[in-house]
Amino acid sequence: MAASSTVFSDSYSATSRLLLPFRIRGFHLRRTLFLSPKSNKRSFVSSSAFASVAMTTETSSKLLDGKLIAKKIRDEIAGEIDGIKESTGIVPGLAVILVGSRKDSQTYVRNKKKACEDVGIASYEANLPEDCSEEEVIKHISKFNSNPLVHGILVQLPLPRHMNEEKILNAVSIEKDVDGFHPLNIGRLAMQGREPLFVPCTPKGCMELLHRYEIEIKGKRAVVIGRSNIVGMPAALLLQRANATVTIVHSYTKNPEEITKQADIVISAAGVANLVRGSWLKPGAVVVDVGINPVDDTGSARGYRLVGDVCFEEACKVASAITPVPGGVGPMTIAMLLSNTLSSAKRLHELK
Ligand SMILES: Nc1nc(=O)c2c([nH]1)NC[C@@H]1CN(c3ccc(C(=O)N[C@@H](CCC(=O)O)C(=O)O)cc3)C=[N+]21
Repeated sequence: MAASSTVFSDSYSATSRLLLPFRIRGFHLRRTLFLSPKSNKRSFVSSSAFASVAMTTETSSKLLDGKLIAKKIRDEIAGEIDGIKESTGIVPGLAVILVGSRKDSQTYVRNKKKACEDVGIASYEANLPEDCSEEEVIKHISKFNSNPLVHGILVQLPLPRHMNEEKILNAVSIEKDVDGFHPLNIGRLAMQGREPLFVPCTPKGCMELLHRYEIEIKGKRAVVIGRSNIVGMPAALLLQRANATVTIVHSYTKNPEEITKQADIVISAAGVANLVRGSWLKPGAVVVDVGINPVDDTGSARGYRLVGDVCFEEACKVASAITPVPGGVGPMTIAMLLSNTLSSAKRLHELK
């Protein structure tokens, strides 16, 4: 994720720069084996999004198709919302607060609005200028806190530098904290026997993806790369809650490769393109790549393309299952936001 990109930048920037020019292998025509979720049926899929990978690399990994699973989840949510509207007239609502004019944030917010629309969630928006005060942001949060049509409030991160993130996230009612970033929700996530009202969307999406592909977590060794508040730390807590033995690797870790190589499950949220090489992985490991790193690409319309933290073409020869970027964790994040908003509406209206 973009917001976690500082985690490794100190010690790995040099390495990642060296790795950036993606090595293109020969044009062996080999097809990627795609397994459908919850089935062992192997099918050859010539998905255009993965065509280049499928044509140039020999893959033994199962692809954890976040885009596909997210679509299923969104359909489930849309169905449930239809039912609720019909029987109660209640329309779940999500408010998004965007401060400043970062291009990437604007794109994310636009995508969230569209995703809400598609499933029948009403969206509310506050767009504030870069130089507005913390008080101004908090005023908008308070209005959404007391608006009964709003069941979820999301403050798009990162906030402008002059703002105290904790102070602002603290202002969101924990009952509407669909991002799960309120200190109380995070605190509860960290405590045995306590339940947060909301779990942060990206790590929740990672877990849901593992769950839908029936990947066992209990008793497994898991390594989380990165320790950001929005991904790495909550991902480690969720894995631990699912009874994995968890190690967090970060920018001060002495031998990240050796430690990562012991993991049955790797969740990488470092924000460094191609940090995790094939040699970092134990054969058969399950790899969830949270990184969304832009790399220059003159051949693409936007001038860049997105790559993960994991060197996909190497990893897919070693891992038993892996998420692609794009089309992996990203779409799951949005699906979890919709899911959190729906469950918030249900809780606030005491629906089953
Ligand atoms: N309060 C807050 N909550 C967030 O959840 C939050 C945030 N702030 N700030 C920024 C990050 C980033 N994030 C993404 C969500 C979806 C995709 C996504 O769907 N990505 C597509 C690719 C999209 C493209 O091609 O541009 C994919 O991976 O397939 C990416 C990134 C949520 N974030």
